[in-house]
Amino acid sequence: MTTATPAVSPPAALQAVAVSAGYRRRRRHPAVTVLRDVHLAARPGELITLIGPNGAGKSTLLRTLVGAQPPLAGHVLLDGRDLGGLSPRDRARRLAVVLTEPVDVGQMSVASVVALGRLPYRSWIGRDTGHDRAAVDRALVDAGVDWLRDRPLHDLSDGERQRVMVARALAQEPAVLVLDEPTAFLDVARRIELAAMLTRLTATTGAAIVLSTHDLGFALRRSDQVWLVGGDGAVTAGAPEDLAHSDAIARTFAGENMTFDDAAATIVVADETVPGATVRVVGEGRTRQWAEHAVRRAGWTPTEAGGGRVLRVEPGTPCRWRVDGPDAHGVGFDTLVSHLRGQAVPLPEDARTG
Ligand SMILES: Nc1ncnc2c1ncn2[C@@H]1O[C@H](COP(=O)(O)OP(=O)(O)OP(=O)(O)O)[C@@H](O)[C@H]1O
Repeated sequence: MTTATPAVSPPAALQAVAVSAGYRRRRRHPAVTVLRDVHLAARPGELITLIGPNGAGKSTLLRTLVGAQPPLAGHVLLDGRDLGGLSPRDRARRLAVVLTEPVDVGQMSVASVVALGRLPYRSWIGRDTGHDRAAVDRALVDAGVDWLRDRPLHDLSDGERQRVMVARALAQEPAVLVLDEPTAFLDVARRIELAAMLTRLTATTGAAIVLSTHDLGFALRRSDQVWLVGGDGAVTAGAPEDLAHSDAIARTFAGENMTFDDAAATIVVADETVPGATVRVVGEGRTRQWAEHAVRRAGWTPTEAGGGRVLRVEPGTPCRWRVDGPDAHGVGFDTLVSHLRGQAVPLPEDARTG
């Protein structure tokens, strides 16, 4: 038997040590402790996603990790130093934050907004140096917005603006980049692009990137670590596969009538199935996959077992299908679903194909 040798981990760039997070007592309001005894470590080059149901405490944790609110107990360490003891300037040289709220920068150009990321390095009368200009140029390229550099920020789409705010954060040359729900408001393609960009950045900049998201698929496919905020005050950290395999994610998210679909790496609504309505699907590749999808939508269960009904599907758009005994056939998954639901007699093929 071979045993894996544990890799030596680099020191954490950002660390939570026995942190309790929440809201301090205000007049006549009791203190609210949202998270207790949280231990986390973000290492250089890691992409970490923070996931959890609404109200579980993701924003509370993010705000505590970036020093926007002090921990109720414990310590947040940035490069091993207590965050609370760092000056705002020292903090901004190591830690950059991208929030979802739109920023009002008037008519400023993209390049000028990104150059704001250099402020922690300048004296108040200081001019920008060659290094400042190089850092801004690199950030524009790394975030994929160099081509937008002369455009006013307020002219851009949400997705473009989001990338510019990432570029501004990168211009800070941070060891840790924290993003609050960067995929909110982005369409599927822009979300995938942003995910790819952030993954690339962990390699090119060596920064630890921590982001909160409601996009479970993104978290499970892209993260080196997931920080799962469970809603019970605990935060569980682990590789996405470990958290999925141990059912921690299913326990946290799956509600009534929902299950965690391992293959799709997401929560799905469990189909209401008709007891005993099973069918063996015979076909190839995508045609078979979508036929099984249609079968489930109709309330039937695809099965590998022989001896029962058999659904044969042939590739083509729309696809031809045939169900053995009692014999029925048709073209297109709509007629298949109608047939299986027993709500309509499938149309003869000739009538549909003309
Ligand atoms: N300023 C506050 N004072 C007291 N309690 C608060 C305050 N802000 C948030 N909370 C409470 O803390 C808990 C966690 O809220 P938080 O916003 O961190 O959750 P979240 O996981 O980010 O939620 P969502 O996914 O909906 O954004 C909630 O019960 C919320 O009501």
